[in-house]
Amino acid sequence: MSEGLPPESVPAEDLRTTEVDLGGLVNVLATHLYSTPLVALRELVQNAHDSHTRRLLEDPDGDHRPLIRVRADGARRTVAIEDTGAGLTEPEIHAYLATVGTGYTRMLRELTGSQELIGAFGLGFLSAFSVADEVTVTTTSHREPGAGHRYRSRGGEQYSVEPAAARPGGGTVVELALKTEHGHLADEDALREVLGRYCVLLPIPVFVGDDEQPVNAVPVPWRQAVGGDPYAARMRFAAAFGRRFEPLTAFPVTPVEGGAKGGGSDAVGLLWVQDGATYGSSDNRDLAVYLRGMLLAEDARDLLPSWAGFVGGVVESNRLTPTASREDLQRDEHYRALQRQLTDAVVEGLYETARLRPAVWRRILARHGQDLLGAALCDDRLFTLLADDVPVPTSQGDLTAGALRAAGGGAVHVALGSGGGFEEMLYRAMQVPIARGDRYAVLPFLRRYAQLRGCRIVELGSESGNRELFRDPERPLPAEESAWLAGALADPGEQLVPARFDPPGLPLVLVPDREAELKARIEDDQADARIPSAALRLARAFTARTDGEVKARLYLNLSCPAVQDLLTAYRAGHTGSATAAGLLRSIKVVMAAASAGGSGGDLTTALAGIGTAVSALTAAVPAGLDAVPDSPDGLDGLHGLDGLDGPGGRGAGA
Ligand SMILES: Nc1ncnc2c1ncn2[C@@H]1O[C@H](COP(=O)(O)OP(=O)(O)OP(=O)(O)O)[C@@H](O)[C@H]1O
Repeated sequence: MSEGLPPESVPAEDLRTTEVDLGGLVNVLATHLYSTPLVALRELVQNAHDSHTRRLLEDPDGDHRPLIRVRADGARRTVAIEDTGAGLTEPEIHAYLATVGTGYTRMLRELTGSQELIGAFGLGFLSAFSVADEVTVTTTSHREPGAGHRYRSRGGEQYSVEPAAARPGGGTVVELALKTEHGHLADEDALREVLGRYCVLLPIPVFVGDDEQPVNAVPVPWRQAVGGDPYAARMRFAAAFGRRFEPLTAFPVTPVEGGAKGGGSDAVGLLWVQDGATYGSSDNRDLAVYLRGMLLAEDARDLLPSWAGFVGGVVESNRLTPTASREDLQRDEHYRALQRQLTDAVVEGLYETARLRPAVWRRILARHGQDLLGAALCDDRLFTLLADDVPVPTSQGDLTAGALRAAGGGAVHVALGSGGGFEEMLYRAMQVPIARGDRYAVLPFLRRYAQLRGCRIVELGSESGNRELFRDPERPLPAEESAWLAGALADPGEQLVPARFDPPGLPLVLVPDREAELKARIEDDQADARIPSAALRLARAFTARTDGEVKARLYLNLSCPAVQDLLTAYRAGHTGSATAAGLLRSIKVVMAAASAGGSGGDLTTALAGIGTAVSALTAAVPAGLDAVPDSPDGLDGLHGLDGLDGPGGRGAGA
């Protein structure tokens, strides 16, 4: 059935003609083709614009002054679109305005090759019926200046044409008697806002009401040579257009030579970085696309790279193909070429900002750091630009990867969990900043950074990260000493692990076993209520393999002078060793409490002070003296001392 030919096998007398229910069709087109009633305004302004172009083409030497004026009458609930364009003769009204699917505009474009004309489908006028109960078109053709005609229709299916007073100078007024539900459109302030966006690139001035300033008065920076600083002109345009966010900077989109397949694109325009903090992957991309000066797609965000959640802009291109509703674009090769062009424009714009406007660049980094971390992972050029500049959230506030590395002694430290573990506390004690690996893009960014810059990355919470932290002792402790230490320091469920770690001032650290924690949570009776049963069965099958006996590992720092003194005292049979061990056990408990509530105070100083106390205590008691009390004054109040004298005291004699 292609090209309207009947199938050859069917005899001509059996062929029937398809009936068209015009009323139904008009209703569908008018009600369902467009996503918002505002589209009707756009279509009618566009027709007015085309009519001016037509007049200029047909009468290039005339003294015609192009102008479009849109008026609203709230009391009468009407909106009228006036133009001083070509107008229509009566036969043209029947042939073009009142014939669905046929317009004069397309024919004129094909005839003249004019790129100025916008209309193509012969459908746009129908949209008037989506907002209006009745549409009246009063028109005078510039070719028949004395004859006026009035077209009237309710619903678009049937219409009448009657003589009317000729419009002086020629042109057309389309008046919409709005449906009740669209009555709010009869408001000139609302019209200024909508038309300011729709018509910003139209070359013909568009006025609202009796305004003397057209809504499209802001100079378009890529069109005309605007006087003064071009950057200031770009910023003015961006500020006028980007209603939701102030622009931080603006950069141009310039055409790329060549055909679409080779990456060529005719698009020109402006992109800007929006103010307004974006968090994580929040997407505030905002791109308006214009075709021959008319807004075609208001939210064409997919043309911008997905990582550019902070970018807004306006582009115009004559190569893009609109859909029939002219609210969206065909995803063709020109569309894809424009996507590539815009990605390059954002990257180049950011480079230019970093180079030429360092203060603005700092604001962008501070405002959009999170998004930029992700962006750097998506585009190698951006990684190069941002690797050393972009702020990474850490336990000591935002730091660049370079600063993180320098403070970490050449390694970048990143916590895998949401933070607060003992591993993390250990690094805090060493004043090493830890990047927040639970935040958007932080971990992959740092992995990439470490790989490309050839530096170490320590991932806290992973097995390798913990191994990095807790090194094996130079010599294993004798089993008997280990047993004494375990008895003196570890609580039930804690496994003592002799190790070496930094800082040397820290005698011991308790690291909860994450799997045991999970097991406890899953085996809790309450879990049935929280977790779907299938998932729970799976999870329990998994945690059944974890014995759950070891709830935490207690790493004892054999590099710590206090621990070394303790062991020396124990080996020498020093009775104070039990007291000293009790002090260490107390420290463990205090640290556990501090860690649960977040770290407070100067931990390093506190730890050093306790270490000194232990050393002093053990040194003050001469070796071999059994008569020293197990709980000397000042230590009674320490948590965890009860019952600790046994192993130490007995061990001392062994
Ligand atoms: N204000 C006007 N002045 C003069 N002619 C007009 C005006 N409005 C509409 N017309 C005529 O009516 C025809 C049909 O208009 P309509 O808006 O339905 O389609 P179009 O503009 O040709 O194409 P599209 O559907 O792409 O907008 C136009 O081609 C034009 O010839």
